[in-house]
Amino acid sequence: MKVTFKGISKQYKGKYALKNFTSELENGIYGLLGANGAGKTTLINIFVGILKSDEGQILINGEDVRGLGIDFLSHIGYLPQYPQFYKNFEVIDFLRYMCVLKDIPMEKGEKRARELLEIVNLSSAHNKKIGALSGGMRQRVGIAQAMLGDPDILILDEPTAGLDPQERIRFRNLIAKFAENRIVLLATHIVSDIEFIANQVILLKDGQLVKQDTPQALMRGMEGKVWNVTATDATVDDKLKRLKISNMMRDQEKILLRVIADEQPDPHAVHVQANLEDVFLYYFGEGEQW
Ligand SMILES: Nc1ncnc2c1ncn2[C@@H]1O[C@H](COP(=O)(O)OP(=O)(O)OP(=O)(O)O)[C@@H](O)[C@H]1O
Repeated sequence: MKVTFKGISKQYKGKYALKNFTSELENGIYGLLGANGAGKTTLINIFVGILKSDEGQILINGEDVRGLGIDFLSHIGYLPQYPQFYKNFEVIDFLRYMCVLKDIPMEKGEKRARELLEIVNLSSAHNKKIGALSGGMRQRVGIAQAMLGDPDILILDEPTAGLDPQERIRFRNLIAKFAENRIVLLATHIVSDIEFIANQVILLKDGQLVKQDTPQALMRGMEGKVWNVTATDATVDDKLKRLKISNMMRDQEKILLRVIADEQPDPHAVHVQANLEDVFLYYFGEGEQW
C-alpha cells in the first residue's frame, strides 16, 4: 500500500491551513506531529474526503482517490478528532451499525466487533448506552469502529484524547500490532503517543511539511543541540527568559535545566542525547514560555 500526497494546499479566508504538502507513505506507522493549528486535521479531513483541497492530488497505489470513488472508503478506517456518537445506541449496536455503513457482512462484522471490544477492554460494556460511557471509554469505542473491517489505511486524529496513562499504553501496543502491512497515520501533538511506535514522523508547522524521517534520524539530527545546564534560585529566571527549556528539575539547592540551543548556552553546559520531545521543541517551541 502506498499513499502519495502531491502539493496539497488549502486556504481559509486567504490564509493557508495547508501549503503545498507533499509526502509519501508506505506500510508503517506515521506520526503526524504539529502544534495546535499546524494543519493536521485539515490534512486528514482532505484525505478522508470531508474537505476539498484547493490544489493537489492524493494517490493510492498510484491512482487518484477521486477516480476511486466509494471504493476508496473501503480502504479507510477513520477516527475523527471529535467523534460524534448516537448516545442512545448500545456499544455493540453502534458497532453493528458501523458494519452496515462500511458494507461489512454482518456475521464477519459481529465477530470482529466483539474481538475489538475485547482488545479495547470494553467487552463488559457492550450493552451499555454510549451516552453512559466515560470520555475515555467513548474514545475506545471510536478506536474500535475505526478498525472494523481491518482497513489498509487507518487514520486517527488525536486518538489518545481522554485516555488515561494505562489506556494510552494499551492503545500504543494495539496500534503497533495492527500496523503490520498497513498504513497508520496518527495525528497528535503529544510526543509520547508516537515516540516509540512511529516508523516515521511527519513534522507539520503552519501548514507546511518541515521534515519527514524516522524518530531516530530526527533525534540524530539534534546532536549537539541539547544541553544540561545547572542554575540556582538566583540565576534561574534569567536562564528561563533567555533559553529554550525542554525540562526543569530541582535537585536540592540546584536547578537542572535541559536546554535546546545551537550554540553552547552556558560555559558549564554539557551535551546530552536528544529525545523526540527535544525535536518537537526545537522545531515548534518558539512561543512564549510559561
Ligand atoms: N473551518 C475553518 N475556518 C477557518 N479557519 C480554519 C478552519 N478550520 C481550520 N482553520 C484554521 O486552519 C489552521 C489549521 O487548523 P487545523 O485544525 O487543521 O490544525 P491542527 O493541527 O489539527 O490543530 P489542533 O491540534 O488544534 O486540532 C488553523 O489556523 C485553523 O485556525
